[in-house]
This record gives sequence, structure tokens and C-alpha cells, in this order.
Amino acid sequence: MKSPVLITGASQRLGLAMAESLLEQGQHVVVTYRTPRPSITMLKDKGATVLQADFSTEAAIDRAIDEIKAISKTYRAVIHNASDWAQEKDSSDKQSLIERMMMIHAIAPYRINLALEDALREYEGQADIIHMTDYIQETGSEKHMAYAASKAALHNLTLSFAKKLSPQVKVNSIAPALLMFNENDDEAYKQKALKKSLLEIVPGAQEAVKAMNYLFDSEYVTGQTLHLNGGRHLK
Ligand SMILES: NC(=O)C1=CN([C@@H]2O[C@H](COP(=O)(O)OP(=O)(O)OC[C@H]3O[C@@H](n4cnc5c(N)ncnc54)[C@H](OP(=O)(O)O)[C@@H]3O)[C@@H](O)[C@H]2O)C=CC1
Ligand SMILES: Nc1nc2c(c(=O)[nH]1)N=C([C@H](O)[C@@H](O)CO)CN2
Repeated sequence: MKSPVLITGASQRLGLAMAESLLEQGQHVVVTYRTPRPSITMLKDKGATVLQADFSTEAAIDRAIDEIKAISKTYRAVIHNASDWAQEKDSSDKQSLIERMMMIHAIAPYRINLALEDALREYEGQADIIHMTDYIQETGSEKHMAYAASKAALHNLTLSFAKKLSPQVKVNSIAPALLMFNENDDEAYKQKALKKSLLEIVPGAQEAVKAMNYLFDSEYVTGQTLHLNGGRHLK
């Protein structure tokens, strides 16, 4: 089997779009999902290897690592996309909230990267790791404090792994702001959210697909952040 790209949390939205783009390019893809969905069946029918994985516990991360390593001895890339956009107001147990945020967004990527270090280094070309962080990695967030802290931790891992795995592996963050609305977003939220960026649009998942393909095609970008935020930092 050609060295695959691993994408975590690829059953919907940005992860699903990235997986479909890579499959269309003839790239083998290994995806993890937490909740079974028709999209996973569709990816499997297109030739993807699919694994069920919940990254919120140590045991589940251990299991996922064993399954991922058993699939291929070499990997073209890893995209850490799985994420839980949790708010403080929705959690009465703040200890478990920040532990879960750190587990999903920092500990799982950290442990999977270390477990796949040889598999990435032994890829025949230049390999990639992409961490899907967030615009708020540098600003923080009053409503998503633990989530933001965990994304900042993930971005710092970008810097450390870029140093550790060079020159065989490039490691970068993609830091989106509002790329896609969620199903339960009402009109008032949408209008307010649009005004947060200079460009005042919500571009959709393809913006992340373009950023992923740019990083994969690059020979000279590592330890960087691709900010996909419509100029929000200048508002
Ligand atoms: N969409 C946007 O505008 C923005 C996105 N980002 C970042 O980009 C990435 C993709 O965003 P988006 O597509 O909206 O992400 P989603 O909110 O759709 O989450 C992606 C997947 O993460 C999975 N997931 C959630 N919790 C867990 C868990 N405990 N273990 C394993 N998987 C889990 C879900 O799996 P399942 O559905 O199978 O349960 C979900 O399909 C994320 O890292 C996000 O933080 C950052 C800023 C803006
Ligand atoms: N896992 C997710 N993380 C984030 C999402 C999302 O839908 N899932 N959405 C956002 C927002 O678009 C935010 O950037 C709007 O300001 C952030 N993270």
C-alpha cells in the first residue's frame, strides 16, 4: 500500500473535505471517526481505511495508536483535525473539561506524532504533520478558555515537532477562524460572526483543503501557521 495520510476526526466538515480531496488525488487515506456516519461508509467505498477512535481517554489513544501503526509501516502525513469545541458554560466540572480538551487537542496529537516518528521519517519523500489549531491560539477566548489553551498547546507542539523531525518532516499549524457555521447557529449569531473579519465571508471547508494542499506541495515551509481568518486580527 502507498504510504497513507492519516486524518483524525474526518467524518464531517473540514476533515471530510480534506479526506475527499486526497482520495481524488489518488492518495491513500486513513481516517478516524468517533460517531458512525454515512460519510464514513462513503469514504470506505472510495478506498479509505477507517478507524473508530475517541481521543478523550488514555486507553482509547493507546488503542488508536496500535491500530494506526498496524496499518502501514510508513506514513506520508498526519493531520490532527479531531476536535471538541467545548464552552465553559456547558460544563459543571471544569477539571474534566480542561483535561478532555488537553487530551483531544494536545495529548493525542503529541502521542500519535511520537508513535509515528519513524513511519514519517521513512516515507520516501518529505513527510508532513498538520495541526488544525485555531485563530484564538494567540488571543485566547472568554467563552472557550480550556479549548483555546489546548489549541495553544497544540500550536506549541508544532514548533517543537518542527525542530525535532526536520529535515525529513515538515510540521505546520493551520489556524482557521470562522470557516463554516454549525447547524444550530441562528441568523443573529451568523450576522455578528460575519462582522468579526475584514472580508466578512464564511468561505467553507475548501479553504482548509487549499491550505492543506499548499503545505503538502511546499518544500520550504515548516514551523509556521497558515492563518485562515479573513483579516480578523486587524478588526
Ligand atoms: N470550522 C471552523 O470554522 C473552525 C475549525 N477549527 C478547527 O479545524 C478543525 C476542523 O473543524 P471542524 O470540521 O469544524 O470540526 P468538527 O467540530 O466537525 O470536529 C471534527 C471531528 O472531531 C471529532 N471529535 C470530537 N470529539 C472527539 C473525541 N473526543 N475523539 C475523537 N474525535 C472527536 C468529531 O467526531 P464525530 O463527529 O465522529 O463524533 C468531529 O467529526 C478542528 O480542529 C477545529 O478546532 C478552528 C477554527 C474554526
Ligand atoms: N471543533 C471545532 N472547533 C471550532 C469550530 C467548530 O465548529 N468545531 N468552530 C469555530 C468557530 O468557527 C469560531 O472560529 C468562530 O469564531 C472555532 N473552533
